[in-house]
Amino acid sequence: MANPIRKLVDNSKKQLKKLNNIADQVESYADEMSALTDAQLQAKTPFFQEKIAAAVAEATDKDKRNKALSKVLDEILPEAFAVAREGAKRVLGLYPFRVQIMGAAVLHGGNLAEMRTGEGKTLTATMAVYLNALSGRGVHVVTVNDYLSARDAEQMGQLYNWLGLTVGVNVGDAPADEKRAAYNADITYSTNFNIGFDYLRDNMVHRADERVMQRGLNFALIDEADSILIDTARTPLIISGPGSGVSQLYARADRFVKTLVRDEDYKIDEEAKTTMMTNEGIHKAEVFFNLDNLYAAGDTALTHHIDQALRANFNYINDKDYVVQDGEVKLIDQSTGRISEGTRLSDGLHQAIEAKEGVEIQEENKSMAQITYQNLFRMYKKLSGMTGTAKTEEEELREIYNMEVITIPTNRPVKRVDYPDLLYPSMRAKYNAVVKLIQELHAKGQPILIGTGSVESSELLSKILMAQNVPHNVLNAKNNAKEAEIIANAGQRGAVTVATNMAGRGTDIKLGPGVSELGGLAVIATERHESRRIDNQLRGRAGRQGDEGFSQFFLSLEDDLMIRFGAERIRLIWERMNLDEEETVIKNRLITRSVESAQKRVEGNNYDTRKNVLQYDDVVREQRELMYRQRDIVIDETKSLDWVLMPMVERTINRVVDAQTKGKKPAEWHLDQIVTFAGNVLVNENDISVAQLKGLDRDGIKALLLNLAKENYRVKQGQLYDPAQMLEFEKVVILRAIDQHWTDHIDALDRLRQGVGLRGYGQLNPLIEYQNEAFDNFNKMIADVEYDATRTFMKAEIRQNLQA
Ligand SMILES: Nc1ncnc2c1ncn2[C@@H]1O[C@H](COP(=O)(O)OP(=O)(O)OP(=O)(O)O)[C@@H](O)[C@H]1O
Repeated sequence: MANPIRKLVDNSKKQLKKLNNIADQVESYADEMSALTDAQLQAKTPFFQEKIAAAVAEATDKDKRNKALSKVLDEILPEAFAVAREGAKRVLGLYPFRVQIMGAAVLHGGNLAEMRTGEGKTLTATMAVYLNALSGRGVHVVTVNDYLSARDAEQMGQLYNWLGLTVGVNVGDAPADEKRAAYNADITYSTNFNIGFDYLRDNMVHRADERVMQRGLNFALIDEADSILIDTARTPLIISGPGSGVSQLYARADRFVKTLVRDEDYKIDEEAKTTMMTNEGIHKAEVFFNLDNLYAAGDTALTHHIDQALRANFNYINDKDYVVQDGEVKLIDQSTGRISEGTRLSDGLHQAIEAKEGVEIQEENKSMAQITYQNLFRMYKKLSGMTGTAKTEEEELREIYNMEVITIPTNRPVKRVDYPDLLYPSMRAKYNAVVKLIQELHAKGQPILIGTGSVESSELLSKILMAQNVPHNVLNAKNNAKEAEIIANAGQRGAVTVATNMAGRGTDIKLGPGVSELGGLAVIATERHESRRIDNQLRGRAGRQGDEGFSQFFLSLEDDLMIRFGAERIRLIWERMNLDEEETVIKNRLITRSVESAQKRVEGNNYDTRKNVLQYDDVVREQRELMYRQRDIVIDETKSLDWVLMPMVERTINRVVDAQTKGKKPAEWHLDQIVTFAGNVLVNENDISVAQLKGLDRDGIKALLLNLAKENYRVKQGQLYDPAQMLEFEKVVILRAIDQHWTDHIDALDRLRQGVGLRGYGQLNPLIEYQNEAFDNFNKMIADVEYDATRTFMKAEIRQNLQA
């Protein structure tokens, strides 16, 4: 029998061999390139571009063009990589290492390069970006925040510009023309969030030239790919519009739950992040709201508000899950430690937190467009990524994105020492130990980066350090204005930096003079995160490029993760060892291992959530693609839309006639209803009567109505004698009908998704329920769109001034 592990090892050996081979070819050009003058090196860009154009020009259709393109890119890879490499040496003063060439080859191949933290992924990307940008079809370099987009575009942009390529940065809320220019560049830097929103917004415009992405989604290279493709993929991107007012119930429910007593009236489930009332609590609710029976009242709105108020008050913690800033409740992204601007918890939970914090309660918005990151990135022709931490999520990346994770060896041996975790019985003992170590290291002058789990604990630690007279900087979501400066100083002699996991990713901490001799950067963490990848990113701030450094995690039995998972087992070990004094510490691989198995369980849960989100979005995806394609057809039409509009009219007529002529005998038919419909939707009321329909069969009625509609169309055509005006009018009518009903549909689906879980009781599979209902609703929506488009067009009064 084949040994699966053996096979994996063989596979990765084979891959590395192939990559080494490519690196040999690239390196073989090194001398030739370094002998070229600047002008000669720069001339390589148009040379490659012509070669690509020639290869693609021979192909006769789109499929063949795509194939020809990827073939020619593979052919010129060694030379083009060598050009970018020599360019980097001259422009940036950095000469890509062999392992970086290998990483770039992985990216070009549409896979995920796992390169240890600090190995220089930014420089690695340049070779793959240069090669793929030569085709002029666009390369999107995707980063986790605007700061990194701007920084990388600025720094690496020097190289690309020098090589004759254009670079654009697509920042947050730039005006449309700036965004369009950024997307039209050969290389575009952007966050995933901005690309997602631009994509959705582009599908809400009314004119082709309003779109900001004028080209399709060609090649995306994703930095910190695990963060983007995995962590952010748990929540879909939603564009929402104004909703329908704020319910008074938020404030009342909040006042009520604040009267409750823990464990008596309610019980908190930390793991599921929910809180349930006990019978005691339910009784109190009935008294408070003056009801006989809270649940029998059929008042699901009230119970829903109470549920959300419970979660808001007891599961969501200020300065941990969110911060209150400028009178608003802002969520903190738990994997990046940054504020997620613009995102709100759904289903009234955000409003419940606003009530809890006493800030203005904002309206519940209506969802108008949505997509998951999974489905967004799967639309790219080629997708690639790089990160220091992906191997743990290899299966998911393969299954969902069709990417292999390929681990690239480090350039130099890693010198960083990762010590086993230290576990303390209480939070207090833990912090004492942390501070003691900080003081020791600080006395020597060794720079220290301290990672904390929340804004709250970063502030707590800062207070303790202040009391001990240890000078330090704090970097968290509330205090991020000086981010670049704090990071630039963090590796200097004597620096102490307290940070949330904001500093855990993408930050490059350079060691100051004399710091290597002191042992490099010390990374100390005061707790472990849910995900091992986040912990490893934090460790990776030390020991970059073969630097000295170490990492040490401090845990206590009172930590969140410990309470939620696994603390019981560890407590048993603890008791068996008979260690209950305050200052005891366990330093044991066993502890590290059981913490890691708790993390694995959480990661598994999170994977299930993401799969679930994706399964639901897949239902919407087909509908979304269909609607967007329809919209594109309408928007891009340049002559007349009668070929779209008239079939809509015909289907509308058929639907109504079929519905009103269900009976076998014509005597049972509702001819009067058909006449009312025709008078309201198709023609003037006087142009149709029951008498005209009598004696006709079903098809006869349909034909008669269709003829009337066609006649009406011709009349309108006569009134709007300029075909361009007619086209414009048709566009407006169709797009308005689509957008109105499509956004209603999206909003309804969103609510359905949130509500369908509740139906799990009746032994129905919620996903199948959702699929069925989504399908039925979609068909109804199409009928509504066509009905509305028909009515608006046919009943429109065209006045003289329209012709002016
Ligand atoms: N070929 C090279 N020669 C010299 N220095 C290099 C080279 N490549 C990268 N570096 C330096 O290594 C440091 C780390 O690079 P970078 O920040 O891109 O790492 P990274 O892999 O993105 O790390 P992380 O995973 O933590 O984000 C930078 O200071 C960069 O200038």
